Amino acid sequence: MKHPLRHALGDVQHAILALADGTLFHGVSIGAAGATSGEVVFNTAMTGYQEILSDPSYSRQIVTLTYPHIGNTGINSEDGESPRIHAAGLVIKDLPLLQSNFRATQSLPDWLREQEIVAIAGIDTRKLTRILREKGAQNGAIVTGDDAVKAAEIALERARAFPGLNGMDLARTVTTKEAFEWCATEWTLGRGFGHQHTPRFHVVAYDFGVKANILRMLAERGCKVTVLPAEAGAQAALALQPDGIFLSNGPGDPGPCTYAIDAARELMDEGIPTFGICLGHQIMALACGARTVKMKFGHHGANHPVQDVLSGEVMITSQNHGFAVDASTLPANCKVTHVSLFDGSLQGFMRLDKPAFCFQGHPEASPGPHDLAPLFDKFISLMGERQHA
Ligand SMILES: NC(=O)CC[C@H](N)C(=O)O
Repeated sequence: MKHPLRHALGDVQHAILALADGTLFHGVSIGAAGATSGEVVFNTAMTGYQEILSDPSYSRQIVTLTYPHIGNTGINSEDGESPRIHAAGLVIKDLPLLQSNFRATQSLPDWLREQEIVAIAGIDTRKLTRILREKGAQNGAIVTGDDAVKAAEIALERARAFPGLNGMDLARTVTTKEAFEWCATEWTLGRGFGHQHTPRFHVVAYDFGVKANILRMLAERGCKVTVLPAEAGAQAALALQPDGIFLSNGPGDPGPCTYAIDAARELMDEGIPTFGICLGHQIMALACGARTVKMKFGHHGANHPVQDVLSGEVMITSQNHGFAVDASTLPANCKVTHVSLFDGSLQGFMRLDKPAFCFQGHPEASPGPHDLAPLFDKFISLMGERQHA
């Protein structure tokens, strides 16, 4: 029997998603033909599939979106968080027949095929999510092909052969090869992106897989940003005499990123204002002497409540991480600033002896709420104080 979506989409291929535990899901291919493997994670954001797929932090992860209709607004030329898709694969419930958005230039399936990303639709993503939530994130594979028995065999084999993200250093695989300068500011309706012509601060950002909206939010607030390759080391930053250091988000396990951990330690010791987001937060914690752990299924979504423990305020945040800092290992010169109200895990801390702080979630949103945008203003204030000192 043909899968119901096959009638809607015309002549499309069968696809199978296999989890390492042996679970199989049959659906249809909506991307490139072929096979892909990675860690399967679920994201609960209701919007922002273009930003999610192009976020370099999803490298080697197959993303399933719990929101059931994905593709409705197509793909446009402005919402990419990087120039290409970084997720290893996409799993969705329903692909709409039509896309509708005034900015759309391409359909989701056309983008997936153009970028050679394997993707599957028409599966029970609710069931998949429950498995991942109960058993924890697990390795998986998507394989396309009309011989379902053969595809299932290959998918299972691939799922079980994926080594897992523990211990995987991926920041160096997605980082820029060359340093570059960034001045584009945030997007507004009618204008598009702006340009920072009169920067007050020079920020050096380490690119571990940086999302474009972070750079835009820094530029918007008066920064010229020099983006350095992940392995550039502290001296390369010091030579630029920056007002501030930014440690970016990025994929994989922070543990093996020793090049970044050493640089972060040295730059914080210099007393340069430092701000870390997500992988950058984890790297900052490791540089301070704390430890990180792999979470059961992580946080991936745009509706996670986080409490600012200093003010008591609760904010709704964007999240995307599978590792976390073990708060009990933070040394005495670090103070917890934010905790997750979902599971109590650490969401942010600051140095008491240096102008350095970091956040586990995504204050840049893209996608998600902007409740945490003031963290960028805090970074600007730290740089301003140092300039006036
Ligand atoms: N978005 C990120 O920077 C993710 C950080 C890290 N790769 C994790 O999964 O925890």
